[in-house]
Amino acid sequence: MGVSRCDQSPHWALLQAHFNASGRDFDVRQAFATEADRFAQWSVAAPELFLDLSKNRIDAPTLDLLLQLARDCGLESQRDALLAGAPVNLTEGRAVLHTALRAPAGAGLHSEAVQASLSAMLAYAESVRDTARSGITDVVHIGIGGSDLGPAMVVGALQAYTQPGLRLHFVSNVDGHDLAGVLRDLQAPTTLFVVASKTFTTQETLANALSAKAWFLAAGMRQADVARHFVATSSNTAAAAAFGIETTFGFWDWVGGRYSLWSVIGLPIAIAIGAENFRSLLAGAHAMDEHFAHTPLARNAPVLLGLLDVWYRNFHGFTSRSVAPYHQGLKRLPAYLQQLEMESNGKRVDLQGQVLPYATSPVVWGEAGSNGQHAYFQMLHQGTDVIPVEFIAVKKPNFGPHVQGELARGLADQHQKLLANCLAQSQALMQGKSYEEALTEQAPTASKTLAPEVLARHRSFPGNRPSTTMLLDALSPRSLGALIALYEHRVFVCGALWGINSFDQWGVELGKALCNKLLPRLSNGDAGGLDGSTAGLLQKIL
Ligand SMILES: O=P(O)(O)OC[C@H]1O[C@H](O)[C@H](O)[C@@H](O)[C@@H]1O
Repeated sequence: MGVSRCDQSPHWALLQAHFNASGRDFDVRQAFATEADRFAQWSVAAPELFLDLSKNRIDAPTLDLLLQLARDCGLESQRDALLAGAPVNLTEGRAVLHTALRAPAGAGLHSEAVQASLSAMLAYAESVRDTARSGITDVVHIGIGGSDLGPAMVVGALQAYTQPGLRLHFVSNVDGHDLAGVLRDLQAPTTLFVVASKTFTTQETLANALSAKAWFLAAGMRQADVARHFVATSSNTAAAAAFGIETTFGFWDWVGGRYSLWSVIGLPIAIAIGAENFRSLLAGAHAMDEHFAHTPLARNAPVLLGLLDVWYRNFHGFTSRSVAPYHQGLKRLPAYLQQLEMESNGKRVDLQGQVLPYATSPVVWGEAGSNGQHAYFQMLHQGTDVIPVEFIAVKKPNFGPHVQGELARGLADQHQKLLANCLAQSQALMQGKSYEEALTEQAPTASKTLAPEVLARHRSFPGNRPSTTMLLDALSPRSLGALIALYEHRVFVCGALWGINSFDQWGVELGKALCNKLLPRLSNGDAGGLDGSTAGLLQKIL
C-alpha cells in the first residue's frame, strides 16, 4: 500500500484504536515489572552511540503498528529517493543531498565536485590554522540560521580539539550588540572574517558584513587588505563578488541551509578543529547515513526515534520535547535542533497543499544539564503537561591537555556527578513518587503548619514521564557527526509520515517582506495605513 499521508493508512485508525484501548494508560513502570528484558529489547546500538528507548511509553504492538504505518507511507522508498537525489524538495524543485557531502571520495552523488570543494576548503582552513604564517588569531564567522547554528554548535562541542592561540567568534544577530561585543577585543590585522550565506541576500548577514568591513577600514587597514581578511561561503558566488569579496567557497542549491554544516559552510569548524578532524566529523555522519539506509526499520535508530515522535505528537498529543545534553559542549544543541526540526517540520499543509488534520513538529527546547535541572525541570516532573525528555550523556570527558594533576582528578569526579545527575533525572521522571511514599516521609520543619496529607500531595510525583537516553563514548568529531546525522534523518522520517515538505521554509518569508516595508518608516515616521498596534508601537519608538 502506498499512501502520501499517514492518516490515509488503515494503520492510522488502528493506532488510534490501540491508543484508546491501552496506549493512553501505558505505564512504563509496569512494563519494566513485567518485561524482564525490556532494556535490551528497547535499546539500539547505532554508529557511535547507544540509544535507550526503554523508558518510553512503547511496547511491541505499538511499534508493530507504527512500522506498518511507516511502510504504508513508503518510508523506505521515500528514503531511497532522498538518498538517490530525487527532487524531494518539491516546492523549490531541488534535490536534498547533504548525505553526498559526507560520502567517501568516489562514492556518493556529485563526488568529484564535492571532493574538490572539500579539499579546497580544508586546504584554506589549514593555511589559516598555520597562525605563524597567516598572522590570524581571531576568526569572526558572520552568518545566521543554517549558516550559523551548525558551525557554532559544532565548534562549541569540539573545544577540546581546537588549537590554542586561534579563537573563533560567531556573529549572527542583526542587533549590532552582537558584532560590537565581538569586535571590542579584536585587532584588525590579526582578524579574518568569514561571511557565510547560502543565498547571499540575508539582511542580517549583509548588514554585519558591511559593518565589519567599515570597522576593518577604520582600523587603518587598506582596501587592498580586504581581500586577505574577508572570505565568503555561499551558493551565490556572483552576489558575494558583487559585495566585494574576492574569495568565495561555493556550494550547491541541493544543500539546504540547515543541513549545510557539512559543506563549505563548515569552514569555521575546519579552521577550529583542522582538516583531519573535519573529515572524521563527515565520516561519523556517513556511518549514520549507512545505518539509516540499510538497517531494517525495526532496529533503525532514526526511524525508531521518528516513529516515537509521531506516536507522542499525534496520539498522546504531547506538544513539545525537551532536549537535555549532559555535556557543556552541547549547550547550543537545543538551539541547533530548533532550526533543524521546527523549520523542517513546522508545516501545516501536505505536499498537495491540503491543510493537515493532524499536528506536525512539536516545540523543541532545552538546556544543558545539569543547569536545566535548576530551572525548568520542576515543570517536567510535576507540571500539568507531559513532555518527553531526551538525555544525551557522554561516558568519557575530554577537558583538553591543559587539565592535569589535581584539577584532572577533580574534574573527573565532577563528571561522575554529571552522569549521576543525568541517570537520576530520567529515573525520577519514570519512577515518580506516590502520595503514600510522600506521606511516610518526614515533613520539613518549615511546613509544620500544613496537614501532612496536604503536604504529601505537593511532594508526590506522578512519574511515568517518558524519556530517551543517548549515550556516546566520547564527544569526538566522529560521534558528533553521527549524532547530528541521527537527528537529521529522524526529522526526515517524521516529515515522510506526515506527508510534508521538510526542506522548504516559506514561513520565514512574510516577516522578512514586512520588515523591508517597515524599515523606511522608522526614519520617516510614516504610520499611514498600518494596523493600530504597529502604528502605535512605531510612534512610541519614534
Ligand atoms: O544562508 P542564508 O541564505 O543567509 O540563510 C540563512 C537562514 O535564513 C533563512 O531565512 C532561513 O530561515 C534559514 O533556513 C537560513 O538558514
